[in-house]
Amino acid sequence: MPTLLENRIADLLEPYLAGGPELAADLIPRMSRYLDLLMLWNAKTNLTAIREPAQLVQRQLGESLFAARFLPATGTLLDFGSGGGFPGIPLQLAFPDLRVTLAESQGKKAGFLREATRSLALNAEVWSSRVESMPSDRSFDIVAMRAVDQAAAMLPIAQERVAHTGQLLRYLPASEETHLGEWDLTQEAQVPLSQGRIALWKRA
Ligand SMILES: C[S@@+](CC[C@H](N)C(=O)[O-])C[C@H]1O[C@@H](n2cnc3c(N)ncnc32)[C@H](O)[C@@H]1O
Repeated sequence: MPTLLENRIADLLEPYLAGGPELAADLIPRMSRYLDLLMLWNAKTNLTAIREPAQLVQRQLGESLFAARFLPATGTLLDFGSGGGFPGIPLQLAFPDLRVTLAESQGKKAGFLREATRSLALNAEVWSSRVESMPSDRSFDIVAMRAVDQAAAMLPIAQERVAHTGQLLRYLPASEETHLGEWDLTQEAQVPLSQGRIALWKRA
């Protein structure tokens, strides 16, 4: 038995998808398999503190997918500090032609990401080390950061990885400033059912 029926997953995701672009036709069945995998691994490895399946769908999968409305469906995306794959895996499932790099420095979480990449046949690679140790010439069309500790210290490292014409995507608490020196804010939106926001910037 799957953790949740596909109809229930679709209902839970609806607020995050409403008004957004057309996404992969097989998104919901593949999300269902991803949810099953998360539940299995979360029982033995601390991938996310959220353990209740409906909340996991809303808070992690839905919030990740909400960003799809502001992103290109192709190109490259770096998920900086991916943890259990948020937002990189839902966005890859939504956009099959988006090539995603899941960067995660904790070995057990990186092990989960490798297993998810293999068993969901994702168009993705796992960088199982710190982003700082990537070859210096690697850059991405989108660099996404969600719930990464020491955000102030990590931000310049993320900015360095944004391609010249690329964009930085961040999930922000309600109180956080969006001013980023020498970068222009291109999008900002309240995340449904949350106090948080997402914001995108490009170089000025
Ligand atoms: C709190 S978790 C959040 C995970 C996920 N993005 C989410 O929204 O649930 C932050 C993750 O970022 C990873 N991390 C922090 N700094 C990193 C770095 N410089 N390079 C790679 N991973 C990093 C940590 O190991 C941790 O698993």
